[in-house]
Amino acid sequence: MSGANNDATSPSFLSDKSARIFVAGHRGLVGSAIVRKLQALGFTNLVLRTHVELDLTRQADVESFFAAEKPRFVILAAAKVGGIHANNTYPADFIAVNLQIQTNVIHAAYRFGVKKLLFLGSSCIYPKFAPQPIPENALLTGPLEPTNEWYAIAKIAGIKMCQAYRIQYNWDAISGMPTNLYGPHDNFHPENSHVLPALMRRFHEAKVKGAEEVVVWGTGSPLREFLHVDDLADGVVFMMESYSGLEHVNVGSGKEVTIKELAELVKEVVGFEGRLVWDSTKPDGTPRKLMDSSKLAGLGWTPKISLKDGLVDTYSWYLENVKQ
Ligand SMILES: NC(=O)C1=CN([C@@H]2O[C@H](COP(=O)(O)OP(=O)(O)OC[C@H]3O[C@@H](n4cnc5c(N)ncnc54)[C@H](OP(=O)(O)O)[C@@H]3O)[C@@H](O)[C@H]2O)C=CC1
Ligand SMILES: C[C@H]1O[C@H](OP(=O)(O)OP(=O)(O)OC[C@H]2O[C@@H](n3cnc4c(=O)[nH]c(N)nc43)[C@H](O)[C@@H]2O)[C@@H](O)[C@@H](O)C1=O
Repeated sequence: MSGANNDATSPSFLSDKSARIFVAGHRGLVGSAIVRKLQALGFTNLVLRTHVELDLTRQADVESFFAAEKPRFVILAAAKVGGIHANNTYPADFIAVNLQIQTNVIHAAYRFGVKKLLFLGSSCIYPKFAPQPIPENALLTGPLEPTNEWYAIAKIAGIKMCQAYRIQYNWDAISGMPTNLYGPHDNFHPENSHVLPALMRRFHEAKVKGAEEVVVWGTGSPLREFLHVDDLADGVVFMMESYSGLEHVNVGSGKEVTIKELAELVKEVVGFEGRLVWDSTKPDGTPRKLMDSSKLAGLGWTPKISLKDGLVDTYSWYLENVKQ
């Protein structure tokens, strides 16, 4: 099995703009932001495949792709992703698809000589009642949040696989743990999306229809940290250039809001003037998951986009690309 060459003298991520970079999941919220960022930096050799062109759950197809394309770098932003309702409703999909995708891509990347791979997990990997803000070493110290434990287990397995390939093969695989993300090309599905895009769509449709009220799920009391996806893309490039450690790295904004505060903010940005009605039959999920991102800050990276500015940016994108 031909492993990756891991000599320290080979060029860094940013030094060769003609390097072949496979961005898996390039049409998604995160993948599309990473492609925008890499193109803005002048990278000219991105290797991209749609889900239809390459189903990453099919190992033989993934290995043939890597054998033929031999990318130098891989950023793994393909996954089965969804909000609290989707996670709670389709546990088999969330554990099986994500385990298949990440196992196939990480192994094939190693086998076919990729120099460095970045795997994306999520803040949901941490225990439901982890200390706040959550440090990286809180991983596996307590029970997970039941509504997304299947997805969390898959993501934890991805982190462990990257660590195992570094230990056994001295291969440069790293893991980033983003907090809740939002921005252009988000999933605005009425039921399966995350809270921010779900509320943006619901408030927009209510405003257009002249509805008097909008239903928001849960009690509104949970706290969530949000990061604009363009900040995440910047952080991913920073990690590809500057981080090659065994431990995963939190990538957050360090700022949290209650779901009620978020709903009020989205309502204001969209310009809906009706009432909020709370549906407490829907799950709240984890009460709080503010991450401690001081490790990444200590390496020299911090986010730039405020939630308010990010919401305005996302709503203009929504109006140009999604609204019915
Ligand atoms: N969104 C968020 O709030 C957060 C996301 N993350 C992580 O970031 C990464 C990207 O998430 P996000 O961009 O939000 O998700 P999206 O759903 O927006 O994008 C996922 C992408 O993966 C592709 N994909 C899914 N299954 C397959 C498959 N079997 N083969 C090939 N491609 C596939 C999708 O293609 P298609 O749509 O055509 O199926 C889509 O382009 C994930 O690892 C996620 O866990 C982490 C924290 C928060
Ligand atoms: C990124 C992260 O995302 C997920 O975890 P989550 O943060 O709980 O996800 P969420 O964005 O769907 O919900 C956050 C909160 O928002 C409230 N809420 C109100 N109204 C709506 C609403 O209309 N839709 C949704 N989805 N939530 C709503 C809802 O009741 C809950 O209290 C997992 O994928 C997890 O695995 C993960 O990684």
